[in-house]
Amino acid sequence: MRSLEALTLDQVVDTARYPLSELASARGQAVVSRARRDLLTLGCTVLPDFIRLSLRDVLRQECSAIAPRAHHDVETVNVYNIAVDSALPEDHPGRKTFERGNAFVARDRIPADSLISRLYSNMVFRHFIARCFELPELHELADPLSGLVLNVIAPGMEHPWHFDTNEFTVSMLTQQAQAGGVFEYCPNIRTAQDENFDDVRDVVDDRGERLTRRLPLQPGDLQLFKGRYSLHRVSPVRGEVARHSAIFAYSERPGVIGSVERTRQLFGRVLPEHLAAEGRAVRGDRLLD
Ligand SMILES: O=C(O)CCC(=O)C(=O)O
Ligand SMILES: [Fe+2]
Repeated sequence: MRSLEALTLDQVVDTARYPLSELASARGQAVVSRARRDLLTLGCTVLPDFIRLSLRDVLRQECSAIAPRAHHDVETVNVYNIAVDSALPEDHPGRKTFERGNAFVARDRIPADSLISRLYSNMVFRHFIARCFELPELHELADPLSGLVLNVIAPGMEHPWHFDTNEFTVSMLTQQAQAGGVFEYCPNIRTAQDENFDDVRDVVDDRGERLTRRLPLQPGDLQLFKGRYSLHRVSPVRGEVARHSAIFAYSERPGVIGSVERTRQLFGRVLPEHLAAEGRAVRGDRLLD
């Protein structure tokens, strides 16, 4: 007998190709080992057509219906997400600034019965993600806004080059741009020991072609990414249609809530949970970039 949760997952995910509840099977093992190998070598793996093809349009429509709920606030940033006015040496790549023009729909504005919400909260899915990242366990964020977000990049906007503060990100394109809006990344351009400023400078100054890979993503593809060492961006969106992607944020320990300052920046508001957590010791890292 399959559990109700597994059945729901079966309806959403192509479980013939990705048998999430049978990871010990030959197919399950192959899926996990391919993801691990990609993550080890490139810091990135894509699981094509993860969502059943018959639901691709539902996925797109559900997310495009809530996109108008995004908080828009263009922010001036650099690749390290440190203060742009910090006193950096003349040739430091952190001196190059970009306009971060993407906007986020917060979790409390995403219907609980939408495909992306059901996937985010599904235990079997979460366990599968943990296995791919070789982590013992993952938790949903306790943060009522940033656990699950829809990242909306309107025509003319971009999500510029950056490193993530988080070790790993799980995301899913739900709507493609007509042109541009491509996920680009430079695998392992830095390590914990070496910032490799020379190559990072080449990339931000548009001389990094040799270091850059592009992902030809389709709506419903699942992307696992380790963005701490791989510089990445979504290139400027062209044409008439916004690019949408769902970002599933998980943490290794329970109870993670974003800081008041960062939450206000990302969503334009905070909730009582953020204010309460600010005073306590358990508090998350920065959650989205
Ligand atoms: O929307 C995407 O595909 C990329 C998002 C990203 O890089 C981030 O949120 O840190
Ligand atoms: Fe990122």
